[in-house]
Amino acid sequence: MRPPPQCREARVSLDSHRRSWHFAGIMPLDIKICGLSTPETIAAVLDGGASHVGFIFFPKSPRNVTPAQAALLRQAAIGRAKAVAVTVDASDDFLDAIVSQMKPDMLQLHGKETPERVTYVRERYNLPVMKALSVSEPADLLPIQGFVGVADRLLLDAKAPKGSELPGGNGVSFDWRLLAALDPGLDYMLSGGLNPDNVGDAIRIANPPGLDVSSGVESAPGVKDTGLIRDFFEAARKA
Ligand SMILES: O=C(O)c1ccccc1N[C@@H]1O[C@H](COP(=O)(O)O)[C@@H](O)[C@H]1O
Repeated sequence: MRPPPQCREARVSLDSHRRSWHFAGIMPLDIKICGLSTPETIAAVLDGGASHVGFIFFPKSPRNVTPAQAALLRQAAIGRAKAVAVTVDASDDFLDAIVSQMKPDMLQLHGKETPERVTYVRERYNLPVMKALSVSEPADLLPIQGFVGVADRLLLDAKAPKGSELPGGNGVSFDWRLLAALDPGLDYMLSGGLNPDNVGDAIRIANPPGLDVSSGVESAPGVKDTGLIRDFFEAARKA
């Protein structure tokens, strides 16, 4: 059981090994900044203390990168943050190309992948898998049990709005109170619509072990903003 958020003190230290924030040494808070595509924004994210950096492999996304681009971009993160390859119902051929070129530390499966598919991918690439699930109501938390002992982590994201071509990266939040009493049986990141203005509330309400943000630190779709990245870390630190 994680301690309630009010147990956290304002003092924050950065664990040099995990790059996670430790709140008075009680629990680390992982922070993943997703949809990175330039060396400048990766530098800002690493300076902020991100534990994970995410690269999107989904051609419809304004954040899409190729395996070759990600292979170059992820170099700066080696030894500082884990590089996550975000895919959506990707074929084995596409995953082969991503894994062989980019050499990610983790795969994020952000489509309709089943527990069986997660098991297969995990074993095929010998990499940890973070499985994204869409949440808008209590019933959406039920599929979690199918991934316990199967996925390494979950990413609990908001449901995509009707008409969106993106399964994530829509800047939409869900009711974080759904997670307040959640003990899912595996690690997870809270995602969906986080930004510098609301991340403090997300931490106070849901007390998650990890956070993931993309469009909330952008000045335009796909354009990360180093000022907003700094603001995001600052707001998380204050919370
Ligand atoms: O960001 C995208 O374009 C994207 C495309 C396809 C699958 C997942 C994607 N993003 C993931 O969604 C979360 C939440 O995004 P946001 O903060 O609401 O904009 C993001 O962090 C990625 O993990």
